[in-house]
Amino acid sequence: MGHHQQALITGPQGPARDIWMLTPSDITSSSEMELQLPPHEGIELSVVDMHTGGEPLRIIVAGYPEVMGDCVLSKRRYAREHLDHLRRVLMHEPRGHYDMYGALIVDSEMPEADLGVLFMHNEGYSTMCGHAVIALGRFAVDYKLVKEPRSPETQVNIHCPCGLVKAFVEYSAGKTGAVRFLSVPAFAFATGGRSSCFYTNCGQVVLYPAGLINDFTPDETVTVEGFGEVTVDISYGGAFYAFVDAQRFGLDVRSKTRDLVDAATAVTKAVKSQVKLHHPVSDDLAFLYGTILTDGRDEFSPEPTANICVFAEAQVDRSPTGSGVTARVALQHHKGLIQLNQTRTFQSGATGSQFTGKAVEETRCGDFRAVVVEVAGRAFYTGVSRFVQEPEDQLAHGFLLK
Ligand SMILES: O=C(O)[C@H]1NCC[C@@H]1O
Repeated sequence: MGHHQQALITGPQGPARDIWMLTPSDITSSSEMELQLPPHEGIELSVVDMHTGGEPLRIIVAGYPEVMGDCVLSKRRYAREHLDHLRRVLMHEPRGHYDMYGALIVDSEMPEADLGVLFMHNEGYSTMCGHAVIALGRFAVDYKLVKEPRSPETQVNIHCPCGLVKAFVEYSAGKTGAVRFLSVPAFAFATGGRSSCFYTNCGQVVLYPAGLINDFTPDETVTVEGFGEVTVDISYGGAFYAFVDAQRFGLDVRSKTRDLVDAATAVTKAVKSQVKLHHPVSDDLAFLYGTILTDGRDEFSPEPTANICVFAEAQVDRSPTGSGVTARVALQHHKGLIQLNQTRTFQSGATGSQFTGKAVEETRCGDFRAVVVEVAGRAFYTGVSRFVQEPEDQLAHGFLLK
């Protein structure tokens, strides 16, 4: 990202005024200024903070070392193995918090990509993040990562670890607005009570989608600690999610967050240990990212349907979850509950924020029947920060309170 740094730090409004000595009138004045810290040692990391539907996105714009690797997926591996201390500095306390989310812009090996990105959260690095793509679309236009913005929409090709995601950013009179994106091929992996096949291998159930190998109809159930046998749907929208109706746990998507987290985390643990996932493109994509509890309203309706996503290390998404909406639309389409180009509104159980989603094209992903899903939402700026780690600070490396 070296060549981007100069342009990024000045921001869309142009350079800020540097000040060193504060006066009381500075505090009550509305003039633009850039505060400086007293002389200090240690690394500095600069970020732009945004949120999409309440879910934070901390975009790293300066201070990171080069991320090595010949493709975005191998850069993700490199960051996990060599740069994880920086993720903890920016995501964990005292600079972040348990539910912080981040994006690191990297170069992409794809000629058509405007930028590559690595996603980070409380536990590691995800492969797809829809709320981040919505924020990054705006950011890329505002900070001139794309050369010629166009009205009414500017296309931004974002190379995520799961593949190329095309974002379309509303742009008019120099201002960016709502963003929609086209997902990577998304597919239902296992659907409760529907055609699939499985075999047992070393204690793990291996599930395949309808028609891929044959048409057994097993009970796609997992044994969830504290809840017994639970039927789950599993679907991929750039990352794999398990889906269960919150009612199965005597909850609804607006129940106490702690109860939802406990139920979803128990499902994630069960699926991870009992179901082996498979992705045709790369083994790096074949892991369960989280569990989404829904209101069960999967049949098409113009009314919103709500869900809440618990991902990574029991982290709670404040937004309706872009990659989760993608996976859920793929599941609904696979079950014949939604047709191509029928738009549904998805609402976050946590904040009430909304995305829309629709399947726009049928396609394949390896031997999986898949769809491309369009998801739309809005992101907003919340601030900029320059973080430091003073060498004497015992807690400089970050910590988490659960
Ligand atoms: O919108 C999304 O897809 C993401 N939000 C946090 C968890 C997911 O990565």
